[in-house]
Amino acid sequence: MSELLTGIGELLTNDPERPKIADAAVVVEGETIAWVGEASQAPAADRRTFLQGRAMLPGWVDSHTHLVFAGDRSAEFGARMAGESYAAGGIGVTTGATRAASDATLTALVGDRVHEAVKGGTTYLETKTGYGLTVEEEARAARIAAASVDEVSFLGAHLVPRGDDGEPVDAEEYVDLVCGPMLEAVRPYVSWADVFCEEGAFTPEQSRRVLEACRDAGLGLRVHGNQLGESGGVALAVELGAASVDHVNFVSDVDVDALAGADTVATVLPACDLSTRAPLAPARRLLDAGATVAIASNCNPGTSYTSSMNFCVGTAVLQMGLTIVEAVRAATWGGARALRREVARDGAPAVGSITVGARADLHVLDAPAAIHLAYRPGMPLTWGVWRAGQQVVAPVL
Ligand SMILES: N=CN[C@@H](CCC(=O)O)C(=O)O
Ligand SMILES: [Zn+2]
Repeated sequence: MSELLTGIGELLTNDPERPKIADAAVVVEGETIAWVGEASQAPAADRRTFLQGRAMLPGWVDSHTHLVFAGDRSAEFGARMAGESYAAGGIGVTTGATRAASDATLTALVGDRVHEAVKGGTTYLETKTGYGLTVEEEARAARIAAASVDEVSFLGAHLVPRGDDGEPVDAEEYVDLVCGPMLEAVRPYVSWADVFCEEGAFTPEQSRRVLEACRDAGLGLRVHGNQLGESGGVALAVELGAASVDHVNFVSDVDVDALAGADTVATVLPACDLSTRAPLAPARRLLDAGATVAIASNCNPGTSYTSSMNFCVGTAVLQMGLTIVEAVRAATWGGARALRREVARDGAPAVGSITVGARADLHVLDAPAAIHLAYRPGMPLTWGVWRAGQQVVAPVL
């Protein structure tokens, strides 16, 4: 069964040969894209959908979220808006609430969050463990995540947890646990390892231990780095060949040069920067230096309680100095690159671009051009979403 989507006012493809096409059409055959070009040249198909001049982009690839959690931290957010600063310790509050939730509750919460993301145009999604922090709880989070999202990262090294006496347990002993029994317990469910390399969380040496053990177990690497200061996370990520280093708010010229010369993607998290009143990550500087930049939502209860990639992309244009084409590319192809999914892998088609052979993940806006994401911030512009060739969001008429 093939479907011709035509009447596309503006098509953003991420194809370097043809990044933008006016008056375009796309043919979907099964779960992949079979043809892309000008509407006047389009071949016939079994079905024809006329999009009345609306813009089409690849579905968002959200490469950084923390969806497996229970509880509420709005009071902490309110205190921050009144002048408090963000600290890693808040993770412990969510850990308590998450441990207390049943499997059914957590599964339903994750399902609702995935549904919300898809309604906002997200078609490929990563999420992390990291609010369990015991062998059993991390394994449970990984199992629940694996049933609901495309890629799961093991973030046992999110925070050194507190013991029964209310004090943080010994950090080195906790790292031993993460590298040993915890890694073994989550291994069936995860393909990535992540670590929070930051003051108040894990030192570069502890982070290195975790990342090396996970790499030896066959996991790809990602790092939360340079969020609260120059933590050494960027240098470590580049040295170990991590696929992505995320946050990157506080980077030196040396960090920027290292990212420019590396395969490690710099993932910026604009909604998190606003919610923590942090200096915005220097996405413009990173792009100008030649680094690959991704944009992700970092949806989590502490620093960024939104999965709206429309909002993140609009903010990247309004506040970070990216053009709309750069921002859309970072939130689609960039996210895919951060997950090493911008090319076909293990027989599965590439994601993050509208090119022949890629997975048919399509996001249609109720607007004639993608720039409306920044021009009309906060408006519900997602009109239709196709995931692997199936329409999963349709307009309410
Ligand atoms: N920075 C570390 N982890 C999350 C926040 C987690 C939390 O505060 O609950 C982040 O990516 O921002
Ligand atoms: Zn995060």
